[in-house]
Amino acid sequence: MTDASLVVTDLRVEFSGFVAVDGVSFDAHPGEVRFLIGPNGAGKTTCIDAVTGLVKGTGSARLGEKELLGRQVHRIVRLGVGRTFQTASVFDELTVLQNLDIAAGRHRSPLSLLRTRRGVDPSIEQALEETGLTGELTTPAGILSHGQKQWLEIAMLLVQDAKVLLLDEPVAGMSHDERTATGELLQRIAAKRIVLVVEHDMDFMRRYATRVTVLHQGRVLSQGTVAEVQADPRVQEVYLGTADAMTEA
Ligand SMILES: Nc1ncnc2c1ncn2[C@@H]1O[C@H](COP(=O)(O)OP(=O)(O)OP(=O)(O)O)[C@@H](O)[C@H]1O
Repeated sequence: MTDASLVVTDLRVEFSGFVAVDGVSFDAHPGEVRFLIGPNGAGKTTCIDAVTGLVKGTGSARLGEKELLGRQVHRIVRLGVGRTFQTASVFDELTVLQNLDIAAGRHRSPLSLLRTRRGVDPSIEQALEETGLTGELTTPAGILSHGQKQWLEIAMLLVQDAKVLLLDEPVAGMSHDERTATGELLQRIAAKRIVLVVEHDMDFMRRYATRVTVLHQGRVLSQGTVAEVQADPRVQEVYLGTADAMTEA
């Protein structure tokens, strides 16, 4: 639950002389599903890495009044900034509930594990409901579908009460139905949080984005609503190989 916005200004990230992100500025507000798109190597993940403290960046990334750049990763997490990675990072051999317990920082004794239902925290219950995983409480994460694993990761951020969710290609490898369910989930959770999605899937972006920033070679190429970005000739040029993907209804 947040009123604060994420405001990234003039972000620059350099890897041994190679400028991966160069003067990138964008903002994201609660209530919108914000997308960051661009071709391979455009710098999307690096932007998220910089905001979450995994790589060093210059410029500014503010959450409300708080500057994130320069802080350590765990301090950024404590400010309420959560992220997912392209590959789901859940504990496969643990159940959904155990994964959520760990995310909530809760230790569950073997006995209470047997009495799972009774011992579920309200925050976990709510995250399970929001992500549609209520029926999977005792399922080992390893046998969840690909989509469910991504939802579990999102649920883990929800139990941590993340104010900002930075999601790296959340629908990659998902079925059509899973994509739809994920888009609706993102709309629900964005009502009270900041949701920023890095994505390749143009159809998904078109269906669920409120505003979009297009990166190309480390710089902002275009920014605006889906309609504005799709109509931008520079975007169509960059996506020439996938121009149909940009313009299809
Ligand atoms: N740790 C690193 N060291 C050196 N170069 C890196 C590092 N991380 C990323 N890069 C380079 O920075 C550029 C941007 O990479 P990044 O992963 O941010 O792009 P992306 O837009 O997320 O691409 P993709 O859609 O393929 O994930 C690429 O040229 C990449 O090779």
